[in-house]
Amino acid sequence: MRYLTAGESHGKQLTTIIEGIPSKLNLVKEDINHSLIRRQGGYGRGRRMKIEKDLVEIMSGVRHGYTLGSPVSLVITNDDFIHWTDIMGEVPIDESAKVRRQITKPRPGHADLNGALKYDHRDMRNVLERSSARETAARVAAGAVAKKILKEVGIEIIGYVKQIYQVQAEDQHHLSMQDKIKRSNESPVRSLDKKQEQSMMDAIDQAKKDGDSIGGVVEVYVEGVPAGLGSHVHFDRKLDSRIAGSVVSINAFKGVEFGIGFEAANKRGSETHDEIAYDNEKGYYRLTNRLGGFEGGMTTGMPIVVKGVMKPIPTLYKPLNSVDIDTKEPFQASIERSDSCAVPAASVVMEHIVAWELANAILEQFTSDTIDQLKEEIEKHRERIRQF
Ligand SMILES: Cc1cc2nc3c(=O)[nH]c(=O)nc-3n(C[C@H](O)[C@H](O)[C@H](O)COP(=O)(O)O)c2cc1C
Ligand SMILES: C=C(O[C@@H]1CC(C(=O)O)=C[C@@H](OP(=O)(O)O)[C@H]1O)C(=O)O
Repeated sequence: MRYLTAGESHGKQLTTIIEGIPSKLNLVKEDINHSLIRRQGGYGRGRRMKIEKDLVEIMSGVRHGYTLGSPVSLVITNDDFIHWTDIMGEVPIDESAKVRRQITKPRPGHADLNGALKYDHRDMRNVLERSSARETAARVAAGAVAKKILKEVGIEIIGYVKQIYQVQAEDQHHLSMQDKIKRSNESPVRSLDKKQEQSMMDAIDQAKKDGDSIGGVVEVYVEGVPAGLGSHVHFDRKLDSRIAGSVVSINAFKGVEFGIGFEAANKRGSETHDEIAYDNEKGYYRLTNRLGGFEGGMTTGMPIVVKGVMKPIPTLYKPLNSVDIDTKEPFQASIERSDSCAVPAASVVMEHIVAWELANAILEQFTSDTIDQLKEEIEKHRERIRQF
């Protein structure tokens, strides 16, 4: 399976084209809209999210509620575009108007300057419109389709917030999957730890009041994954590395951890590795899950636990020093609107990005022209490893 996205933040629409989905997967737009609505929410977002009402239109590849096996194309309209038709329209405008509207002041921490240098854009709007995390709506749409495939084969996935700025949530791995999903969806900051919810919101309020921004840590938890997805035989087939690359591709994500992650540096082998046990009913299993469900680039059959760290949003109300690319004079960047913290929203993005990588690995590994074929193959695989 593969997908492409297209679209600018204030352009007409976002487009996602997915190729390689098995036929006969039940898919209706409500499945995708549910994910899009979740991504839009979360405490700390700016005014833009009040303008947009992300709803998808399925443009091809689905008939009477089922996929055909042909490419599925999805469209999300940008409601804000009507306010930006002259700035973002495709028709040429006169040179003086163009120059007047040029953005020449790069924001530290955003793609503005590097993109301008690389693509030779004197108007940095040509960079920031595409580098905006608006694009993550298109990726969540693809991930929502991936989640449907995972569900068909008994895999459930949820993303939630582990930390906002210096406020850390306690581990809630003991909760059932259904409770994790429920709590994450009910919480304004998408945290499973109710005790820390208010402190997280306070941290966001304080950052906003100070004209500043904050980041945090997101965790994605996956249950029902069979052992043996991915491969040890070649570097680019290691599933943990594919997930890691994909997580860091999310705007503002700067690091990834599986299980205890960086904490392993402080531990001995005996405190790190997950001892192996066997049970007639469930087959091989681990006494702990410190490594977060991966060994040798393959799933162990234990839940996947992966974290991503998001840096603070780069656009600040409090000015940062930068240089105007026309005048070469220093200036202090200041803006009209931005999110102060997008970690809760990003937890939904990361969930869908991990879902995509897992579904993709499954479709690569098992015969899957139709969804029934895939289900049969996975069941055979589960049975084989149970009896191994
Ligand atoms: C859901 C989400 C919302 C974001 N909102 C903003 C925002 O309002 N303002 C901003 O400057 N950056 C925002 N970002 C982060 C920037 O898009 C990101 O920092 C930028 O593209 C540069 O890429 P890099 O940080 O990965 O290097 C957001 C990121 C995510 C995931
Ligand atoms: C539009 C979304 O997020 C945007 C991501 C973003 C950025 O620079 O990444 C900047 C802001 O956009 P604007 O230019 O309208 O102020 C956010 O609102 C979205 O998530 O749908």
